[in-house]
Amino acid sequence: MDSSVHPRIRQCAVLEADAVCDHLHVPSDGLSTEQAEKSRAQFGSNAVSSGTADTVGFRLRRALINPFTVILFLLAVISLVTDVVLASNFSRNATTVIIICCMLLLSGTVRFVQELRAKRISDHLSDLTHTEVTVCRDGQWIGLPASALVVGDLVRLSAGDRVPADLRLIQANDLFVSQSIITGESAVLEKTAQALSHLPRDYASYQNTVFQGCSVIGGSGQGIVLAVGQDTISGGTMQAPLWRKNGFDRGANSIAWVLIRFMAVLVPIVFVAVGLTKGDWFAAFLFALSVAVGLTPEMLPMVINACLAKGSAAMEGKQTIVKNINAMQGFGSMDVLCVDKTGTLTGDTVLLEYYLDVLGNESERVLELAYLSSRYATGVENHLDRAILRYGSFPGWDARLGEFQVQHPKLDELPFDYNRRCSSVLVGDEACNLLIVKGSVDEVCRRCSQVVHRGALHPFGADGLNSVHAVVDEMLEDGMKVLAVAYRPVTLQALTANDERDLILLGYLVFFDAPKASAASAIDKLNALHVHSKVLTGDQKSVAVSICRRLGIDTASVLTGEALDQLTDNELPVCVERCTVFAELSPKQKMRIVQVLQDNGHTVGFLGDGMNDLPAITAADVGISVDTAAESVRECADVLLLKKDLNVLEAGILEGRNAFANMTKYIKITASSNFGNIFSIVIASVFLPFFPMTSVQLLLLNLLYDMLCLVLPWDKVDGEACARPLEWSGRTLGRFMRFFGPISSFFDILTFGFLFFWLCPQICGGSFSALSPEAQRQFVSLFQTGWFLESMWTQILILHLLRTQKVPLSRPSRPVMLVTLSGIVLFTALVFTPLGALIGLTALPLRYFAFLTAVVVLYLLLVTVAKTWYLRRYYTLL
Ligand SMILES: Nc1ncnc2c1ncn2[C@@H]1O[C@H](COP(=O)(O)OP(=O)(O)OP(=O)(O)O)[C@@H](O)[C@H]1O
Ligand SMILES: [Mg+2]
Repeated sequence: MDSSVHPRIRQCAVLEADAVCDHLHVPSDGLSTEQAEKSRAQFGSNAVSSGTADTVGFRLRRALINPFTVILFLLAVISLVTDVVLASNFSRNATTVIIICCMLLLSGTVRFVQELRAKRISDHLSDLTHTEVTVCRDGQWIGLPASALVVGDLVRLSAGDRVPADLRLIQANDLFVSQSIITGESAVLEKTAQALSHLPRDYASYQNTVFQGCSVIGGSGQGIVLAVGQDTISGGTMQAPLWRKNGFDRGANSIAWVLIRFMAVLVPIVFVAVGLTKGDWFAAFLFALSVAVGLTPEMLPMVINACLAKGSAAMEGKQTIVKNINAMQGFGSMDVLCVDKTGTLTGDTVLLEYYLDVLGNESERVLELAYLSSRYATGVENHLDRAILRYGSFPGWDARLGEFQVQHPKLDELPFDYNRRCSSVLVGDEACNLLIVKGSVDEVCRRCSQVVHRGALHPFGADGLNSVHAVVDEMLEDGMKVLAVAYRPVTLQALTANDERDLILLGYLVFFDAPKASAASAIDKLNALHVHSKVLTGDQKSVAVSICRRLGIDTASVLTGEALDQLTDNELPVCVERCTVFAELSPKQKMRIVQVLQDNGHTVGFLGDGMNDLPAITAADVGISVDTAAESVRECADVLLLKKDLNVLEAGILEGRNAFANMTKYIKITASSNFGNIFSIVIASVFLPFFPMTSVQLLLLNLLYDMLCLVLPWDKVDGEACARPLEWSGRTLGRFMRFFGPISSFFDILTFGFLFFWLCPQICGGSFSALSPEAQRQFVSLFQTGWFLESMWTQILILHLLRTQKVPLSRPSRPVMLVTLSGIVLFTALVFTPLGALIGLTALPLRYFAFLTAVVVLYLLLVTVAKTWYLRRYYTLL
């Protein structure tokens, strides 16, 4: 038995619906306001929180506690003990401690500011996505925010809603629910109001309970709130499926692993090398720790956040709202885009063009019945019903249809769902009641046994479907969308799906769904960006083909849902890969195609706005929808377009790739130069009688460099770098590090030689071993400063070479230019200030700078040559 389910849910699951109301003392017309208040006091409110992740305290903690700060702190404590507490009065020196504390403060503040900004963005998003619920209070159905729900409330659900709390159903009409958000499983389940005979093992199988956060795909129902807030399965998070997208984490993990592998090899080597040569194992341990820190690009999360945040802000200016910031990455690496048809390839408004009898002559009766069917439909709002209802306001039709509606009150309905592909309503008529069914031509005809023409009934024989197609096919091939309308006089008062049989075919509704002029060029543009579009529609094959052909989309092989189901597991990946147009798909099949594409190694985007697109949107790496879509679709999408237009997407993709390219730049360049540094340290520690740089200097260098890198999100990206989808993984990181890292080590060693054998002996008046301890200290300080500066100069300047594929380089954006150059000047100046002296840096003579210039020039030249070679070999740099 599943213990995450609230006991109240378990108790009620085995009770009949009426017994549930009695058990909870809920009147049949809902709670009164006082009862609601009482329940709130007793069982708590439906607080919609987003978990611990959002409190300021949590973010403060995250900003202050991380490996970088922990090691700094450790160093500070050790320095406090050895330099201050244990030191004699004479040699007491607190500068190291103070400096480390300043560094702690600095990095903590930068992180915290970033974290706060991220929190503001997510708060803003949860504002955008607040939910309203239909609740029965004091005997009245009213709209309330989801947070106002209490245990015992009677709630109404309909297609498109998100479930606002954990509910026990007491009434369900073909209620289909997707639980993918809490179970990760995308199957669409039917829920009923019946009592369970026994308690299921896990919560996903509670047939009569719907859980907070799930979406209603079809049908309608009523339920009683059993658990709110923290008591719900999802723990009151109403989670937008933020954690579901793991493409981003996968990429980030693979990068982290590359770095960890490097560290696992290098850090022990440093430890042993330093320990053996210096004999001081404790110092060696500390130094190895700093090296470990030095190897991680610790500003990584911040640079990534800044890149993503900047990208999403830029997209907002381009009519695209990025709800899940991690999906930005998907935008950068997306190489297949699946789209639906209506609104994407065709215009925003579908028009009802003709209403025809079975032989194709205009028939007003068809429109009248269709009007009732649409008027009484409670499913998710859709293009077709909207087009039919528009007739209700046409002059000449408005009065007539209004009157017709009054004569035929609604008795019951079976809402439209994408598996039946038809919708039914039961209305009152003079003599007996009337069942009206409207839906896909094939599905409706399958349920017909008669046709009516000019008032006369004829049997709908075996060739009936052929005659129907003789009338309909021509219109389908012209790209018109066709629905069939059928009816049956009945004596029923309520409907079940079983009643949709022995119908009398009345006629057709023909909709005009014109291709959008801009769609063809948008698809070409996406192709130019190496994003291949595939059309996934539930509509009929001939309509889809006709529209795609007019838009220049390859229709050579078209796969229907039925054909898809017949493919073997071996054929499926190949066929899905090859086809560009898929028609007559069920929601599940749309999702299946997305998954097959993912298994084929693609990063898949899905653009759709219907409930039938929901499973696919959830499954896709980037789920894209429009702001006019049903609520649960909007909630599940990662990205919302303010305009359903493929052209909007093109801009988004470019922004995504930009953000992505800048992120990769930082990771690769920083990791490779850090790797080079560590490599040099290993060599230096073996040959030198002292540390080539103190731990504090190493950390400071690292911190300063990383702070400069915070400007990278504002860098320009070369056109070519964005021409293709970019891969987010550590696959090529190791290669890049191993290639460019040692080049910098080569120059480091050159510098070591210059400092150790020439410059320092010259200034101090002798080689290191021959000097007095006082002079030795000066020697070390000169040496360390010399390397500090060389390291910093090369590290910063190399950024300019490696940030672009162009040889030798392309112009960076002005902020990047400004920040890096002023960074170099400032940090060089630091050496000459008392502040520099505090961490053991000292002024260097002009001779050194002459050498430095020569080294830097040589280094840049060599890297240019190396870059050319690398590009010839691997084709891409970053
Ligand atoms: N409101 C409705 N009432 C009756 N039948 C409908 C309704 N909506 C859709 N259908 C039927 O279901 C079929 C599939 O629906 P639809 O064309 O909307 O699929 P889709 O995949 O959303 O298409 P698109 O790619 O154009 O968005 C339609 O061809 C039509 O026959
Ligand atoms: Mg649709």
